[in-house]
Amino acid sequence: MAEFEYDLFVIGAGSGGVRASRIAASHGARVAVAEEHRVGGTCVIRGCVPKKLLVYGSHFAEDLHDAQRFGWNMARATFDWNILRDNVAAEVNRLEGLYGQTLGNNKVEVFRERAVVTGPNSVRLASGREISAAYILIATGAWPSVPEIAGAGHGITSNEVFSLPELPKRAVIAGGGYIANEFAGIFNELGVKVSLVTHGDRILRSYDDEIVDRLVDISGHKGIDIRFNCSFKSITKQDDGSLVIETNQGETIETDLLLWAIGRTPHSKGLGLEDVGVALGKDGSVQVGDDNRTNVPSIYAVGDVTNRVQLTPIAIREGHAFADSVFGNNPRTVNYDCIPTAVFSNPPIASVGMTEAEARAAHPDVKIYKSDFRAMKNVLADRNERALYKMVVAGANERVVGLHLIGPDSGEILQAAAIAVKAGLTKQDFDDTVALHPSMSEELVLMK
Ligand SMILES: Cc1cc2nc3c(=O)[nH]c(=O)nc-3n(C[C@H](O)[C@H](O)[C@H](O)COP(=O)(O)OP(=O)(O)OC[C@H]3O[C@@H](n4cnc5c(N)ncnc54)[C@H](O)[C@@H]3O)c2cc1C
Ligand SMILES: NC(=O)c1ccc[n+]([C@@H]2O[C@H](COP(=O)([O-])OP(=O)(O)OC[C@H]3O[C@@H](n4cnc5c(N)ncnc54)[C@H](O)[C@@H]3O)[C@@H](O)[C@H]2O)c1
Repeated sequence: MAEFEYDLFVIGAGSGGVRASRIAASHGARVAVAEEHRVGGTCVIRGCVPKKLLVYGSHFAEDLHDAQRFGWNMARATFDWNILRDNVAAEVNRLEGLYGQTLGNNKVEVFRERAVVTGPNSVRLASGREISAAYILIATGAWPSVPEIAGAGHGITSNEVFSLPELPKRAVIAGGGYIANEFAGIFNELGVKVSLVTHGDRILRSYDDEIVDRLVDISGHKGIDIRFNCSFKSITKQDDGSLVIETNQGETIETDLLLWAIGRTPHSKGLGLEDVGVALGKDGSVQVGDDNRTNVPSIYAVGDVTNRVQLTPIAIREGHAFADSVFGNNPRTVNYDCIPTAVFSNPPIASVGMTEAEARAAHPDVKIYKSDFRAMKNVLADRNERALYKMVVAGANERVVGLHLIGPDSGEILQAAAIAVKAGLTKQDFDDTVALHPSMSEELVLMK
């Protein structure tokens, strides 16, 4: 590989690119990575991490309220968005520094500029420098979609939402997926009047219907206005800066902020991939095999840009598998079965395996076990909000093929239970495990 300046050139220092760079370098490869925005990528800079911190920050609204039932008598609590926003931004800066350090410690050269592909073994940096590499890894992630309707540019996306100069009084969130539900919860807790507007008749389509129904119900009680089968015709900005949205239902919605959360498109445009013959899907996704290789043998791709599963742990695993396969003499692929996921809505949803509908379509004998309960903390707080745990089992031995939770801390609870589902354990195995009392997770071994 000495004929090339690097053994590997990675485009994009996000979840997938950083992991691939670090592991390839640890296998002895000479690695460089280009990043046009900030090292760490979407998850660290404007995704999972700042989002989760805002979820924590906003939830204090309910916690402080409920605390009174536990004997805490506080002076009127006040909230300052600038403090939360700036502290979150400082934490993101700290993490960005750590990611840069990790790359440096592993002798990965970082070019803080845009790169495009110019050949099967060459890339060009924004500064004009041409670099050759034996292998190129595309790890450029995805980009928030914005529809092509009049005035769409008056809305913002998740790219901008973490640095709002001030909190709006009213917000309309377009979409019914992860980002829409997470920000509906965050904004609502922070006192913003939220409308979640979705063009379909359901939200969170990949999740179990009953669990989603519970979220819709609780969100409604918390004051989030969810509008189904509603799409936008136009958006106009008024003199006072507020927006008027005209919908297909013939009504108008006035708001101070519009957040587009309608999906993320693979970030492959203008990368030069078509020119070197890399096959792209209709959605712009880089087409790869199980080995993450494109149809051009020296070019690979991992993470959101391939639009397989847009989650950080998956991008990381794909990047790791790529580096081990190509540079570590250890060819391996990622197993996509039983990926645990969570929506950090309020309350959160967490899920692994098949929904009830998926299981019924795949297996002749499916049985459902449930626990519909009020968390002990919510009972004393006089908060009328019920959790729902649902176990989907299949076959004579009642193998657990799906587990679906909505309730406080459900993401924390599901991760451990996902090991059991992935391992193929049965309802009896759950029943044989002694409950840890008192806890919410004990419901997992007490389901009827
Ligand atoms: C608001 C939000 C919340 C999320 N929350 C979660 C969550 O809770 N859990 C979860 O698992 N996932 C979450 N995700 C998804 C997660 O962030 C992504 O799946 C993950 O970051 C994908 O990693 P990646 O390496 O494919 O791409 P990214 O992390 O997006 O990295 C791609 C990098 O490439 C850079 N780049 C692009 N083009 C070029 C170029 N030509 N030259 C140089 N650099 C370039 C970009 O600037 C970016 O830094 C969230 C996403 C968003 C938007
Ligand atoms: N907690 C997490 O793990 C997490 C959090 C945020 C994002 N993510 C990842 O990022 C991806 C992108 O998130 P997202 O929320 O933007 O997308 P999403 O795919 O989760 O949801 C998009 C939603 O927008 C709706 N929609 C599509 N076009 C529309 C339109 N023109 N008008 C109104 N609604 C429309 C869809 O029906 C869907 O409900 C997710 O799919 C997920 O993989 C994960």
